[in-house]
Amino acid sequence: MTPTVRFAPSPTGYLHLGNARTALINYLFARRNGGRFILRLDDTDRERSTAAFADAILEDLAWLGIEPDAVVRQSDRFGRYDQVAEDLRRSGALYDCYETAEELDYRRKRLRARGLPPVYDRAALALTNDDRARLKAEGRSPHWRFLLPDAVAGSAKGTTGADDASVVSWTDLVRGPTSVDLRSLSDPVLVRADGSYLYTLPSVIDDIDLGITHVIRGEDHVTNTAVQIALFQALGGPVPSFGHHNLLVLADGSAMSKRTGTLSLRSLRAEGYEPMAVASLAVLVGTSEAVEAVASLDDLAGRVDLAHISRAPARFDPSDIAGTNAELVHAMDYEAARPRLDTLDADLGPAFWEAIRANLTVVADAEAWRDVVRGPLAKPAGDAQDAAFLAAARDLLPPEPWDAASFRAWTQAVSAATGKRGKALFHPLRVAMTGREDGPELAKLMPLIGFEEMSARLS
Ligand SMILES: Nc1ncnc2c1ncn2[C@@H]1O[C@H](COP(=O)(O)OP(=O)(O)OP(=O)(O)O)[C@@H](O)[C@H]1O
Repeated sequence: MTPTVRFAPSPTGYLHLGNARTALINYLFARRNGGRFILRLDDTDRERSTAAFADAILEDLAWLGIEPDAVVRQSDRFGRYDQVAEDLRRSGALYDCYETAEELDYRRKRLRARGLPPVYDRAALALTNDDRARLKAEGRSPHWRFLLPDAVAGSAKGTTGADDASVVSWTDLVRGPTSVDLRSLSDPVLVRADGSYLYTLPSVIDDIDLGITHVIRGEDHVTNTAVQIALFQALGGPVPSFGHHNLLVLADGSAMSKRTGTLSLRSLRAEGYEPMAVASLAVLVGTSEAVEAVASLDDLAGRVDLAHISRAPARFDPSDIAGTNAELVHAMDYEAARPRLDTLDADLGPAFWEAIRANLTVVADAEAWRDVVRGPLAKPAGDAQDAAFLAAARDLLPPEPWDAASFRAWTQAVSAATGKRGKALFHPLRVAMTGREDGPELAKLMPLIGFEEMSARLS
């Protein structure tokens, strides 16, 4: 069977770096195993999901270099969910409950006060048809819970004693052997009173229908997985393999959320960061691999083994991104940079790129160096002694054409004429030539600036 994975965000905000981790780990897994990557838009929440966020997700993934093999929208599949829910109702696996949120809350509090886990007591299973008629006459509509397997044999919730059917175990691709005792959980609500679906049922139906072989996602879903395995079994679907990787958190341990917009892929892109810098960090932080800038997704695919992902949260320090990005920019060749320089109107040719790239953090920093090369520069307020020195240097400028050796020949002549050497020689020349204290090699800048501008700046 072709390995098939999916990334399933809700289109309720812009993807953040943590979402990118999950998307990339899935995508790279598919790439490594000759498999398929499906983007599933979990847009069952009609109030919060928007078409604009869905489009933005596709765009942000494309920016990272991820092209899904298929895109599926849950909102197109309600008919299918209704049909499966009906089958589950008929088999008794989905049962109707009429408690209000307040009633449930009260029961949970009472259980906690007695030191018991706040698990739903399945009172609704005892309802008669007369009870149902009365509750409906009161204006209540039912929500629907999935009967977790420990009761399949007829035992009531809360019964003590070992019951293997209630312990769900799987070999997690990241965490190794994992088990969850379903008795510690309430029967999950799959369908709300207004008929809308919670995450669980559509997700499992889609995983079966789309032939998902590996569900790889953040460890926020470990408990869901136990419930979902029970549901896969109730629906007679093949149970996929599961892997839960650690979540990416900020340095202070706080989470990322689409709601807050922290570290959205959009904002990182707007700040000019390279997609591969973002992808490298999103994937490598919190693994046993070295965290460094990796040049391509293929290269990155070779470095992520699910078994090498750490169990501890992956702490991300936003200040790391500038350094990682700079590593990529410094190694970028002119042909790769060219389209970007074009957009910035900063394409002054390969010699310009060679001269400046080691001084850039993001490609867009090239704009500032374009202005330095093109001029005119604001005149720094220099003292009279400097002015005399610079005028002497100007008068010694060799005639063009200039090449990489011209600067050396010129500064040797200036040194011989003025007696200045080292910093006393180069620092005032740099400030006059570029208006800055540091930057690219002057020998490379000089031919780019040209005779006319150089003369003006030294005057
Ligand atoms: N901080 C994180 N690090 C790694 N993966 C994450 C992180 N946050 C979410 N994910 C993963 O991203 C996928 C999409 O999840 P989802 O759309 O619920 O995103 P979310 O940011 O958690 O949601 P929201 O903020 O909208 O509640 C899930 O597989 C989830 O495990």
